Amino acid sequence: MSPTKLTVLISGSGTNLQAIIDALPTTLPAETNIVRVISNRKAAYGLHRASKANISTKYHNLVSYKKKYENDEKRAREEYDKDLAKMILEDGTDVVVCAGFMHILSEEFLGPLGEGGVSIINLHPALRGQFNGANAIERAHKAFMDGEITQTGVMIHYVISEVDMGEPLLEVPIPLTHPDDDDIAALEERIHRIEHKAIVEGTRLAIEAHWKKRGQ
Ligand SMILES: Nc1nc2c(c(=O)[nH]1)N[C@@H](CN(C=O)c1ccc(C(=O)N[C@@H](CCC(=O)O)C(=O)O)cc1)CN2
Ligand SMILES: NCC(=O)N[C@@H]1O[C@H](COP(=O)([O-])[O-])[C@@H](O)[C@H]1O
Repeated sequence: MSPTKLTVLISGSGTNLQAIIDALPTTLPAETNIVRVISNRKAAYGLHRASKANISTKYHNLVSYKKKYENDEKRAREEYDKDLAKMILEDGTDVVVCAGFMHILSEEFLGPLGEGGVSIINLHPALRGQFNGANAIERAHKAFMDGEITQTGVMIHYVISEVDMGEPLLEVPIPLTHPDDDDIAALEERIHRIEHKAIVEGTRLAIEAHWKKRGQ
């Protein structure tokens, strides 16, 4: 297997990024490296985590694109995504990991990376087809408390245009019970612990599949 270059996209605290960083020497294939961490939010603590691990970082700011294309939000997002894709391709990235990246990626991003043979995966804190989009944990908790569901989960999936509907690499069901899971803060902590394991295993599976597709 060739050395693997990862780019990790974040928006927040970066605990899932940290799980990947911590897994580099042990669980992920040898010669796997994170070449860059990119955040769409300047204050993302994950940028600090990356710097502490001597990983290159970039704050990719959508606001400046919205100012440049002030009356054209669609154009702003397209140009933002084009430049994000260009940056990743220039890094020679093999696998992109969306680890709490709160930005819907357009075809301006997905197209060039697909042509470049770059794999893109995402961590979603729900099961496939369940609570797609943002705030999935809160929505799952409400559905549980309303008696609509008895389980949620964590999924690592390939990223396609339709948000959170790409082919799963890994799904971890999480049964929900009363009163243990009534408290949302405790449930979030429980889900985050599962995420931290799932993101490492999902990244490992994506790396293996990436090189298998290339005959390695
Ligand atoms: N085209 C795709 N883009 C993204 C996917 C995907 O599967 N296909 N996964 C997401 C991650 N994600 C859920 O797992 C997600 C992130 C953000 C949003 C969203 O509504 N974003 C808003 C902005 C919200 C904010 O800034 O707080 C937006 O982009 O307008 C939905 C789902 C990564 N992208
Ligand atoms: N739709 C994507 C989404 O909601 N992702 C969520 O963002 C958080 C990132 O945490 P982190 O910044 O500590 O890794 C994670 O809890 C993950 O479930």
